[in-house]
Amino acid sequence: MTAADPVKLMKQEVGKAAAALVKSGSIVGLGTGSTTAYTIQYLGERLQSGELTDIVGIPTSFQSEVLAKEYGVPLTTLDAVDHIDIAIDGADEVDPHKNLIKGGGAAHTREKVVDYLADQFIVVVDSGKLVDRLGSVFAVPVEVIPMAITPVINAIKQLGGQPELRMGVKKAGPVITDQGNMVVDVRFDSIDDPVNLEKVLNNIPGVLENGIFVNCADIVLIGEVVDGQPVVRRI
Ligand SMILES: O=C(CO)[C@H](O)[C@H](O)COP(=O)(O)O
Repeated sequence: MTAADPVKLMKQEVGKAAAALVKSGSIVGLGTGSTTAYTIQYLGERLQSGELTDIVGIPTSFQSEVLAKEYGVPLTTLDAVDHIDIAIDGADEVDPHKNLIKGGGAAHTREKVVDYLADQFIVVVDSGKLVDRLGSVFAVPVEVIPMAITPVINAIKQLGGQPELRMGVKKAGPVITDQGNMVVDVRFDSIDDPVNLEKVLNNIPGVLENGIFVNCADIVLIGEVVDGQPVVRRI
């Protein structure tokens, strides 16, 4: 018998814990990634059991839209609502100030729109995503319109970043986002001021959005394995 994958267990538990926080009647931002996939699944199960009623989801990607349809979570759009009660989304890095790097799934542009609009934004991660300083492990994803890819890459190099065009897996050529753009992953030796770097990157003509999320997460739920058992800690 093979042992259960601990990272999968942590993602499952934390995804489920976040889904349990959603109240009936809520408008819910549905994040993207393997952790929020469990959130969407458990929201669907709570709806099916009748424990949860009358929620609508706002997807942050084609992936979350497909999952919501699969698990029976009704969907709406930002044109049809005047607020979002709660958004639940994953992250690639979380620092001690609850600042984030997102965009591992190339969905950070729509995620930023939805997560920042929500009255309450809950981040769901496994403990491997915690860092002392943003950029320690993960590069900063930057979504760029295709005609501007060369000048944007040059501008990023001028800032001291090391840009790399994200390439597809099982697809020749670059990753194309849900908006039809490309993603440049940028490594920085050290991100001392994420608030400023977010603004500087977004100020380069041709950049649509970058994956630094500052001052927006209300709660971070962290999945951990303690004595072989998955547990959820909250900061
Ligand atoms: O930002 C994201 C997608 O753009 C994801 O939320 C992030 O990459 C975390 O994904 P996972 O839950 O699969 O680890």
